[in-house]
Amino acid sequence: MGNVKIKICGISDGAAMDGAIDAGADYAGLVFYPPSPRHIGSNDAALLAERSGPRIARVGLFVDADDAQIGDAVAAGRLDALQLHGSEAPARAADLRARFGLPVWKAIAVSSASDVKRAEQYAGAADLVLFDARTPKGTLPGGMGLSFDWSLLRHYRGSLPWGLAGGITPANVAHAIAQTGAPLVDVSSGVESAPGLKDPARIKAFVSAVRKG
Ligand SMILES: O=C(O)c1ccccc1NCC(=O)[C@H](O)[C@H](O)COP(=O)(O)O
Repeated sequence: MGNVKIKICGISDGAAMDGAIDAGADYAGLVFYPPSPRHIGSNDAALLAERSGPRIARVGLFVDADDAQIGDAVAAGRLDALQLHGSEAPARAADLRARFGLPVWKAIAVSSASDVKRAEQYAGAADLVLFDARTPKGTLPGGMGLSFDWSLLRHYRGSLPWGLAGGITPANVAHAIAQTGAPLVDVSSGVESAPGLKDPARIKAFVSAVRKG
């Protein structure tokens, strides 16, 4: 599983950023969504960009954000990609891709086979779809440590590059990849010691579990 890409989402401090880079993760997710315990503002985004430089790609995460909010984050965090984790339609994904000239990842909330099919609507509009667990109404739309039935992706043959998120941990990631064939995995709560607090040892264990397969 050495070629599976890894994103550590919700990095909000220097120790977590260093942990992701040292472990060999491919992407660092920066959350720009105030209700999240992982939310960062422009100052912290700039510090994290300065600290990480070109050693890891920074993916900015937004939930139905407006252009001004996204523009501030892109500039401060020197973002390499945008992850849309709200109810953004394909036209909005395409518009943001054109406006900022960055790859767009669209999260798809999954609880049934029809949700998986919905990803195709983003062909031509997004660059990657990220299948994540559908969370209960009134809670965060991601980062809840909840998983979905991975067998829904067993025969997945979409036209877009894709990734798997939701309730993945160092202990179950090898099984998740074996069951779905995911070319990219994304983790947040599974490498934390408390909500919003990344644990470098758990990040290392997660990356090792993926690389060893
Ligand atoms: O992480 C958050 O706090 C968050 C808040 C709002 C929308 C999305 C959020 N995270 C998205 C991610 O990419 C997470 O890595 C993904 O949902 C998996 O989270 P977890 O189940 O905790 O590993």
